[in-house]
Amino acid sequence: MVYLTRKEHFNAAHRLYNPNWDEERNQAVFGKCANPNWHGHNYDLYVTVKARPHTETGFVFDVKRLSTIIREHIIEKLDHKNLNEDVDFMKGKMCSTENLAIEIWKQLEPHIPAGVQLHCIKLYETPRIYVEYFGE
Ligand SMILES: Nc1nc2c(c(=O)[nH]1)N=C([C@H](O)[C@H](O)COP(=O)(O)OP(=O)(O)OP(=O)(O)O)CN2
Repeated sequence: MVYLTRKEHFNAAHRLYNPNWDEERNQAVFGKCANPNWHGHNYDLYVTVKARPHTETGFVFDVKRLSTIIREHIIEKLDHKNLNEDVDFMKGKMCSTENLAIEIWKQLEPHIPAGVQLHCIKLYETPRIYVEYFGE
């Protein structure tokens, strides 16, 4: 089995704020991330698929096709958007990096062609913060 990764990038704004909590609790848990003014991140998204390389192409999957699929179904929906307000699949969810990675998996998985399997969504929120989700 070989694991193939495509890196993509998007910029988005968000706020970490639980509407069921009061201001004091939101500030205590989320600190500056609960600030009423949105703040933005330059997200780096790594999508890993796995398969045995095809005997005739040597490819696990055409990585240019993988890029097109990610851009069409994920980047178009997230880039330069407000995650709390503009993105259908984040509605009603806390816009943490963890939840965003899970939702990206759910959006992408149905579009991964037969013969390859989605293995991991790795999402960097900042150069120092990232999550990995394996669909479990
Ligand atoms: N478990 C999580 N914790 C935090 C998340 C998250 O998604 N999951 N997100 C945040 C905030 O979005 C916050 O804006 C992170 O940015 P920042 O504080 O700038 O992050 P850095 O640690 O990379 O920056 P430093 O300058 O090194 O502090 C918070 N927690």
